[in-house]
Amino acid sequence: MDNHITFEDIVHATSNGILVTDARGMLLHLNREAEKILELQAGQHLGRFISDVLPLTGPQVMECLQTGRPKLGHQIIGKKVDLVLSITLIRKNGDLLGAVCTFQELGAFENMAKKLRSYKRLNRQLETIFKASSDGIWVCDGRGTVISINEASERLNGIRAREVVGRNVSQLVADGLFDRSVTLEVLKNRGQVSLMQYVQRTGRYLLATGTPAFDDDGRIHLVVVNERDMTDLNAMRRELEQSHMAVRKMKDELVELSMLELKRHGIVAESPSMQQILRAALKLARLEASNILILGQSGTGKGLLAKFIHQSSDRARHPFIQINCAALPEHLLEAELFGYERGAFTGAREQGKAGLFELAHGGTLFLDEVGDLPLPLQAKLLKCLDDHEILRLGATRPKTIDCLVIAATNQDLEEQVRRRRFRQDLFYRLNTFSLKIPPLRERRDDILELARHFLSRYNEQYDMNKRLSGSGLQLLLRHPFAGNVRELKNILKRAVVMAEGEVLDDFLRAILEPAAAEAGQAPGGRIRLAHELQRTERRLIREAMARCRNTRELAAELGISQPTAVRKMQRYGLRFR
Ligand SMILES: Nc1ncnc2c1ncn2[C@@H]1O[C@H](COP(=O)(O)OP(=O)(O)OP(=O)(O)O)[C@@H](O)[C@H]1O
Repeated sequence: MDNHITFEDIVHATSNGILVTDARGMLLHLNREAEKILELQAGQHLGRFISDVLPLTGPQVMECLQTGRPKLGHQIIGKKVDLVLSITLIRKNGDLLGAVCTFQELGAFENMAKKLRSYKRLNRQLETIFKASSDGIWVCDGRGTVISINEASERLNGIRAREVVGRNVSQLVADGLFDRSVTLEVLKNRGQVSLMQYVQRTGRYLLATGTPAFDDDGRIHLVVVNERDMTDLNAMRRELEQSHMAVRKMKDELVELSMLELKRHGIVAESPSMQQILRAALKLARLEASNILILGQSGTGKGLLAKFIHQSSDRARHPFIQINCAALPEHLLEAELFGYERGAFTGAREQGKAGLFELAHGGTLFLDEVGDLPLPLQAKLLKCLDDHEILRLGATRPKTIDCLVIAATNQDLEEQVRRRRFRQDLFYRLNTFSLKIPPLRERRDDILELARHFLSRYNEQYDMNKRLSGSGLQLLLRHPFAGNVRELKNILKRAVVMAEGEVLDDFLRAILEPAAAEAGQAPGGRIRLAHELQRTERRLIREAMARCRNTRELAAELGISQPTAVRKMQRYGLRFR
């Protein structure tokens, strides 16, 4: 069998109809597609005059033969079929030998034309996007050779397309155009890569993202790189940082201003240590910390500081709620703090009760003597600090809370943690922001100013004109002030109210020297009985404290109320270790 492809095979296999005539217009050939489109049998029509066989196409062919001019893309609307045809002439040695007519059904032709039109449109759109993009776009082939770049890339990189098209990106890196190439990374990793490029010529930082396109065999055939100019963004970030710094500076200046306003809050802070603490407190107030711990001996001003933080914060318009955790038995304290639903326990109010956390909504809850909080309540407190939610007693659905929690204690909480009386996790939670107020005897600068402050306050309050001379002030400066500011305040109040004469020195000597005697100095002769009674009371309380763990037990031991026990301890500057 002959398997050679002949010219005739090719003519029959083509998808266009083909017919051939001689110079007179006699049909010589029809290929299979022509038979199909025209619904003719070649065998019956070869040798016939073309216009007899094809009344519409024939005259067109004849016209070409007569004029000697071809016809391209001519349309014929027939009875059975619409055609688009092209007629060309066969010449040999200068003689016209015949005509070839190739044709297609108009429908198929139009489809192709339509496709072509939509390709053209798509192409135009892509070209517009490519040109109009303010991001730079590079297209490289699978070996990293640049195929095209857009105008934005020319601008961002300070180059012309003709300088780079046809070159490999590794050469461009070697030339120092940019410090590294994302295209090479894409080819290495076979996936999308983003990196920052520094462009030498323009001094710009570009965020380049390269994306590979794969062919059917899984080979990268294109890499498209998008370049975004980050130089301006970086400048904007710098500006933002600068304005942040300005805001910080302004805040610091505000802190200084507020320091000047301390007097308005009735706070005395002459000593550097106290000023430092108040500055830190102001910062915490402005920072909107969610909880703060204040440490310091009894009477050092923890409550005052807590209120100052509240008043200096954005929460100032909302409530400041205070509770002494040592003053209530556990179940009452729990109900106070968290509230309860109706019928939560016997004796519960009919309508239930909101807890202090709820009442402090938007404001501040000050937990004084937090070191005395019973362990089960410590666990509950920790949970509500963590979750910002509380569960009323007897309730099933938690309530969201929003308040600054300031806790204070005069106890050594770390020691309490070691003795397992205070939860370590709660300690760490509270201790994130802590302020430690030193005892008054360690900040002597404050003693004189506080004395002036209280003196003028009580003079005004009791309409008096009492004063201290140098020796009175010396007495105060030497006094140990175990009860800290509270003790100083009480002493001056008593002095203003009780002392005879305008100068308070003698009165002060009378009440301060017994304390000095306890500290090893000789007592004076007056008010001896009162002094002895106080000494005995202090000793008894100290002895009882040695047998107790907290103020509740102490109150029971001494047969007095817990608040009285707390007050007396404060008066004598005593505290549990
Ligand atoms: N720096 C200060 N300036 C003016 N008054 C002060 C100062 N520090 C404390 N006080 C006054 O001293 C008294 C005791 O202060 P405060 O009650 O705040 O102390 P505390 O440390 O909370 O005591 P406790 O631990 O016993 O509760 C208050 O009347 C308070 O106004």
